[in-house]
This record gives sequence, structure tokens and C-alpha cells, in this order.
Amino acid sequence: MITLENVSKSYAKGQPALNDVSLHIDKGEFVFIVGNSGSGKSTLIKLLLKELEPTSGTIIVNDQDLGKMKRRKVPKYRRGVGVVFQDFRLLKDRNVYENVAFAQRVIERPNRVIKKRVPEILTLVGLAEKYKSFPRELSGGEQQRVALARALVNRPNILLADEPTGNLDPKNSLEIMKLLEEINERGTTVLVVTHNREIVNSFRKRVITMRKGVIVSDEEEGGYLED
Ligand SMILES: Nc1ncnc2c1ncn2[C@@H]1O[C@H](COP(=O)(O)OP(=O)(O)OP(=O)(O)O)[C@@H](O)[C@H]1O
Repeated sequence: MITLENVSKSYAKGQPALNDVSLHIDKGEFVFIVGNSGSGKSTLIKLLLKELEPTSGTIIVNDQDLGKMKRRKVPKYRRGVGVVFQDFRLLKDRNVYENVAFAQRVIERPNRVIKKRVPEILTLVGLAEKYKSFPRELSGGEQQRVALARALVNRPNILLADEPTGNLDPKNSLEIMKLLEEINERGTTVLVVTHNREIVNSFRKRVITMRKGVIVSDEEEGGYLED
């Protein structure tokens, strides 16, 4: 599903952001990526989205070698990978329904499919009744649920979450994490980059710990090791 072979990424002179990283994540896994600031977590996410190219090494996602992918295939590839960020990144001038429908309109999905799928996915994230609300009218937790719905509406088989609870209080953080777990149980491979020690320690999933661009630990049912 996701394989990195000897992947390095250097931005400029000095220490590489990723240094000879090899890693395999199977279909259906739930993985936390943890590590102190600057350890290379966001770089890893950007490489997986093909927003960055590695300096060396091979990255394979869904049986596709990202280094060999034709440029015109990249947008379609990215749509097959759901992604959520700490800052939600919703369209401020569109309501909840339109924020989620937008991802479908871009790929010219017929309106009848949109009308079916958007309410389905909003129900999954517990926001069916707020479909007319605008992002400013929602709590942080609700906004992140809209972002999750948008990430999932095209039915990706991988979901990347970069600090999804970074702007949320403990209660909302837990709810978002439970949703991610449910999404994983429905078959989606989920990667969560996080600094949230309590959550990592309580979920007992695979934990990959990075330090200065290398993987220093990779444990099934692991815990949070860094400061
Ligand atoms: N665009 C860039 N140009 C130059 N250096 C960069 C760039 N992006 C990241 N870096 C450097 O690469 C290293 C890894 O950064 P990265 O953002 O991947 O870390 P991170 O683990 O995601 O950190 P955080 O937890 O703070 O988000 C850091 O030393 C950082 O300064």
C-alpha cells in the first residue's frame, strides 16, 4: 500500500529532513507518526502527496511508483488520497454541504451522485443537521469533521491526517480520533501525524517515531516516546 525505500529529502545545505528512510504500511493499517518538531513528519506527508520529490529513494503508493508517475496523472493520484490538516482549510464562503460537494464537483461527478453521497458522508461524521451552516458558525471540532467528510467523499483508500487535533480541545480531539478509527475500521488505511501524547498512548496502534529525519522506533501497539 505504502512503501518507502531508502528515501532521503534535503531542502538545502545541512542535515536532510529525511535521511534514508525505509518503511512499509499495509492496506488497512492505522499508524501514528510522532516525533519532535523538525523531525521530518510533514516532509513525509508532502512526499506521499507528491507535493515534494525525494532527493533519492523510491516511494510506492497503491502500487504506483511516484517517481515514475506522469505529471498529468498527479491530480488524479492526489484525489485518491484523502488529507486533513490542523487548520481545516475549508472554503469560508461555502456552507458545509458545498464544502463537501466541492471535491465531487471538481471531478464532475453527476449531481445525483453528489446529492446521495454528501448527506451520507455528513451523517458518518455526525453533521447531517448542519449541512447549511458556514464554517464560521461551527466549532473547531465540527470544522474538522467537515474537513474529514471532504477528504472522504471521493472514497480514498488512504487518509493522511497532519496534526488533525492540533487546534482542538481534548474532548473534540478524542471525537475526531474515534472517527478516524471508525474510518479505518471501514477499510481505509489511516496515517496520523500528531504531537498528542494522550491520544497516542490511549489508542495503542502502530507508532512510528521519527527523530532528525530517521525512524528511531516502529512499534505495534506503541506509545509516545518523544519529549
Ligand atoms: N520548505 C523548506 N525549506 C527548507 N527547509 C525545510 C522546509 N520544510 C521543512 N524544512 C526543514 O526540514 C526539517 C523537517 O521539517 P518537517 O516540517 O518535515 O518537520 P516536522 O516533523 O513536520 O515538524 P513539526 O512537528 O514542527 O511540524 C526541519 O529541519 C525543517 O526546518
